[in-house]
Amino acid sequence: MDHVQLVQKAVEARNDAYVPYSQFAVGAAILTSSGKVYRGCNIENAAYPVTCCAERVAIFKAISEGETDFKELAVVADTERPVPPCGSCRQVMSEFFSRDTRIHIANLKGDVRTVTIEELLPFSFSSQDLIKE
Ligand SMILES: O=c1ccn([C@H]2C[C@H](O)[C@@H](CO)O2)c(=O)[nH]1
Ligand SMILES: [Zn+2]
Repeated sequence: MDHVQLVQKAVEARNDAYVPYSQFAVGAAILTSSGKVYRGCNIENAAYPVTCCAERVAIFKAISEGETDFKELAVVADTERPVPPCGSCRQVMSEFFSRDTRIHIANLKGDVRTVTIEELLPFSFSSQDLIKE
């Protein structure tokens, strides 16, 4: 599974997006070290803030199946530039991703940019900050 195939899985996941309010469909696909791929799409709600982004749906599906080691994540939307994940998703990624986890952000035009969570969320709040000494 290369990153082109993972982006394709994210494009497929995007077709299931539930976006009656924004019409902004997002797809995600995450590859774990065991070789499994979990898809995610954004799921909106009439109570707007209850919405969950595609990235978090994919990550939480994997975590809930006992997967904790993430190799690559692909995210895609119909944007001008490769879609930048929101702040909440970046914080969730920082909890579970290592410095080696590749994040492929993409758009439907085929533009792909590969980044790490350290690039997306530098100086992040982490479990280390909960420890006093
Ligand atoms: O990286 C992103 C950015 C936005 N959204 C969703 C949230 C909402 O449903 C819609 C518009 O913000 O797109 C995602 O799923 N991922
Ligand atoms: Zn998000």
